Amino acid sequence: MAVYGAGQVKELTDLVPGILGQLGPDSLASLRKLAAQYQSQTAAAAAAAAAAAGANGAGGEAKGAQEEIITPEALKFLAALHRTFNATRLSLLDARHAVQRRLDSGGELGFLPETEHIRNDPSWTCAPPAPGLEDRRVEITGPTDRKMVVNALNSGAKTFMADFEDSNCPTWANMVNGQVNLRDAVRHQIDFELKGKQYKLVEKPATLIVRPRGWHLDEPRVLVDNQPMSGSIFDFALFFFHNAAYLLANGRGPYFYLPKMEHHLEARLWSDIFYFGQSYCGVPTGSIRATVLIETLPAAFQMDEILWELRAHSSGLNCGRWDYIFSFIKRRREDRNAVLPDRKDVTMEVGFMESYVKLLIKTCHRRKVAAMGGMSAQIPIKNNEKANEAAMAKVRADKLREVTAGHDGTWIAHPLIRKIAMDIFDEHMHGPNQYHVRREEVEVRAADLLSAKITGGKITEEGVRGNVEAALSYCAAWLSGNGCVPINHLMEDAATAEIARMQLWQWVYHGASLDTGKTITPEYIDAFIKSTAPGITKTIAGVNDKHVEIASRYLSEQVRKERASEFLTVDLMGYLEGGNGGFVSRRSML
Ligand SMILES: CC(=O)SCCNC(=O)CCNC(=O)[C@H](O)C(C)(C)COP(=O)(O)OP(=O)(O)OC[C@H]1O[C@@H](n2cnc3c(N)ncnc32)[C@H](O)[C@@H]1OP(=O)(O)O
Ligand SMILES: O=CC(=O)O
Repeated sequence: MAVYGAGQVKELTDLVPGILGQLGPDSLASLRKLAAQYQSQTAAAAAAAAAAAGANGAGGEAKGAQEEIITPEALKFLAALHRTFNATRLSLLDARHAVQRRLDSGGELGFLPETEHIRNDPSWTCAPPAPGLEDRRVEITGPTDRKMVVNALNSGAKTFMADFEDSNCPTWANMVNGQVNLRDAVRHQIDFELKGKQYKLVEKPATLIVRPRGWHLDEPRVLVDNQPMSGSIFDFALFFFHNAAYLLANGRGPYFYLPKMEHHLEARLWSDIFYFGQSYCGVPTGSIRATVLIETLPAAFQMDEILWELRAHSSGLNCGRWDYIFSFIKRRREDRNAVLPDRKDVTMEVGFMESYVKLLIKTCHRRKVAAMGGMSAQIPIKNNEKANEAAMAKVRADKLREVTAGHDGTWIAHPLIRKIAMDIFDEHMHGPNQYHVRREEVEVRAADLLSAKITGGKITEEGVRGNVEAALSYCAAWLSGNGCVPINHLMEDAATAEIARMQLWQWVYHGASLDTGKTITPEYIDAFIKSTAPGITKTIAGVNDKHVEIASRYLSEQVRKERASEFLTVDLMGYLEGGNGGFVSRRSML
């Protein structure tokens, strides 16, 4: 069996000629020079850059408060970032193909020999915690609509991760209004009234952290030089441009969560963008903090390397468990040994998930940054006390597992879960973090991260039906503009829905059988699609028959494909306003 790894860094660096070398005086100076060149463009050039970076929402130009976000100066910054970094982004995305091809032909993931010196050097650490990030025991997450932003910031959680990724559907309105809402929240000018209820920001809200979209997503409504710009750069840059200086002047800073990376050179690209952005906007170098979600299988082998690349701006790593499971299945699509049982059986206690948690905690604490836990999918269940208590008991057990493992904080999906998580972390974590829990005894081998053995796990009819309900209902909701919904009393977002979609594909592709012996076929799945579809418009507000029809066709096609798509969000983007109708980007198919 071929092992990929040897020579990989060199090869990727060759594939990605735009990427700057390891941080050093030369690369820093060249970034600063570039930033200064773009910054010193005349007003006429700014207007031209703004025209080149034409922003076109569904309803045409940005309107009202949106115009205060999509300004000529902000567009000039977007254009400068695009021109400097987009080619590198595209090359890095292409490099993911090369990795996938090797895995498809029997290669295995492993720790990179080229970067062993980084992993084995105990002497380096990352940036110190920035103001507002010293204690992150409970972090609430959620999309950026105005009401949820106020509720999250007021929830009593230590931080709020405002999400442009998994829990957000990237309509133009959601993307730009989200930026308006965050700008207003930063300035404490967000109070409003809705249906007779006052939404008023508390004096000391949670610290704001922003999650831009992943590298794979374009922002198709903003073209620079006739190319769609990166969704990641769009989200990062608008937030940074409008808020970094204000935040720093008011005792906070520009803080980010970085999703879905697959290689440490992708982290280096973020690092380059941070240096460039700080220089361009005249913000002190090192003001940014970024926590990276380790939520792809390749990235789990490069935790130290990712921290190393971002060390001047790093605030830790997070166990993005749902995307991680999705990636585990997707990247090992040809591997029969990676066939997993029902989604509910893939818990944090199974071997490969436990190994990933241990490695993340050990790595972060060695480098003196936060090792953040993740999200339990259970949310409060209304009008059923017994079911609610059972769901909350699961959340409690999950948070207890995290704090005793050594995590420095955790995620919650809903304000009503804050107290449960806070009480457990308060009881078991006495200081602001647990960096002293070193876990040096932990030895995680590649085989530990790759073993899909799950004792007692089964594929059941209930598991198939549950996956169809989650994937289908979620896609329909997403098409209606909503990126996060409760389905069967669980929080479903892009990451959890992707597990459902990918498992259905995996089971069909590998001819897996149910515990009853029945083989899972596309026709068997179609029957569940048919029985689930009619109920969706009744259970999820805003979803119409057209959304359900597109989602049904999509899922039915996916389970018949030789290769399932890379991301449902890329596939379905063409159906959102401003998209071009069902178009599948070239990067959707690896
Ligand atoms: C895998 C990952 O990437 S995890 C990270 C991404 N996922 C998330 O962030 C999940 C965010 N959570 C949510 O979107 C929601 O909690 C849902 C969709 C799961 C459930 O939402 P709802 O059914 O509306 O919840 P519910 O009706 O109980 O809400 C009650 C109140 O709490 C508010 N609320 C619920 N969740 C949140 C949240 N995460 N942040 C802020 N406010 C929230 C609602 O806005 C509502 O406010 P109101 O009383 O002022 O109207
Ligand atoms: O983004 C978080 C995850 O669990 O996936």
